[in-house]
Amino acid sequence: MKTMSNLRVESALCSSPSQGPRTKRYVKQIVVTKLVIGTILIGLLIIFLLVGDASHARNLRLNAILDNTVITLKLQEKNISLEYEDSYHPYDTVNDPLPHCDSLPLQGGHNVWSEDTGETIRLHKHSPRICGPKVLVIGAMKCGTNTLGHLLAKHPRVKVNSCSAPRFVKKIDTGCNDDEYQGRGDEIWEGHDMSIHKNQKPGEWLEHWTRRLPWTDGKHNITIDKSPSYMNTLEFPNLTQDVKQFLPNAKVVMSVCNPALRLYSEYNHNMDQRQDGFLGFYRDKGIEVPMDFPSFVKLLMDPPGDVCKRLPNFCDRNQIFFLRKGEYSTLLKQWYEAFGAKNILVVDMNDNQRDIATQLLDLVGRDVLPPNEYPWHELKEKEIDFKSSAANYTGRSSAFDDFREQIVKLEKYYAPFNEELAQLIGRDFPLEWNKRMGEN
Ligand SMILES: Nc1ncnc2c1ncn2[C@@H]1O[C@H](COP(=O)(O)OS(=O)(=O)O)[C@@H](OP(=O)(O)O)[C@H]1O
Repeated sequence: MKTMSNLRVESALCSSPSQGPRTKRYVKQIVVTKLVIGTILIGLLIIFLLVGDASHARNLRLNAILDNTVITLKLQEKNISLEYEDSYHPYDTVNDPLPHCDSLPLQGGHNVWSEDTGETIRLHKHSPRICGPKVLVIGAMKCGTNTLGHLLAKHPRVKVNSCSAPRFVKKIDTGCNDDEYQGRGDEIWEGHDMSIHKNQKPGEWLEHWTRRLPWTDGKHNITIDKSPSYMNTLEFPNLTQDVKQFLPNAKVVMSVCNPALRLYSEYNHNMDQRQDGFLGFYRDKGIEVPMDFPSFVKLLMDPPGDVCKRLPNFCDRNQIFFLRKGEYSTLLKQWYEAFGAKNILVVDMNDNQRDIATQLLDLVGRDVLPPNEYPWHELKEKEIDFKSSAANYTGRSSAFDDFREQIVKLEKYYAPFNEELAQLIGRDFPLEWNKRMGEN
């Protein structure tokens, strides 16, 4: 079924510049300009023939470049011809539309900002496109995705999905958004473009997304995108199909961690960083807000009977938003179906950093990210940085001691999904998260 947003996207992808009154005016303007240039060239030739020796002018060739068009006046023996070639551009986006990446349409403008040169590049007006991200770090939220993204972004050929230039430089539009979606240079920017923004702003998300991407070509450098919401295929059921449509050759990476402790970390993150929105989700429905972790777990796993009867959607959504984010095997199935195992990497953040970085380079390809350019000396042997910046939260390592009943209950809930995950990825480390169950 075609949704409204699909239709918009298709029309953006297929729109042709050869339609509409604006295009007619444009064609007229080009024809007139070409005639003027042609006349000037012929005039120059006549002057040349008059003042020069015609016998030297048997194979004359004069070039002029106007508005991405090469105009050539040729004199071969006695034949004079005027040729127009419409494809002049340093990045030939008409004949060679960024062949090394999954390119995306740039609506509403023709400029992109190059971080490399610090200049605005003007793209061919008929087909402005930009390379989409090659690697998606899709989650899992609170499982070290920032560390994972930075390990990848350390490679000098990797650029993050944010444009650091201001919107205008010397009055020239750089193409960078400078609104709420603007990124911050090298900082990893959580775009959530194909999940949250596509759902909330179906008419704008694509332009906002593409206008924030840096200029890469997929051969000499690549773009990456870290958006932990991409892993939640229960909340965004069409997401993997969308990603497949826009970025069919993407590589997909995620870090996973003990899902019971992940939930504990997310609860503290929400209470610390977005308490109003988080508690508002409950308050708006007349439900007592979960001011501590035990009441949060109770609302997720054992809500008062009348709540689910009265608000069945709420109970489903509450679980999808929080509890079921730890059912990694359920969430990943769609990604495996869409992209296949060879394009997916599930990382254990307890692995040695060098091993993680090696796996990342292998996944993307050593031709694109040469290992000899990676700053290996900057890596720590192991980085488990569970320190949190939250005010009233000392980190997840105390969760089992402080909230044993809830953590045990959660670990039991997640155990079958952990087993399924271990099978799916062919590694044993998810089974470690089930070990404590035997002790209780
Ligand atoms: N290497 C490594 N291995 C495992 N865990 C790590 C690692 N580095 C950071 N962390 C912990 O991950 C938590 C932050 O996760 P994210 O970066 O994914 O956060 S976020 O989803 O972008 O908000 C955050 O957890 P909390 O301490 O519970 O907040 C970090 O301590």
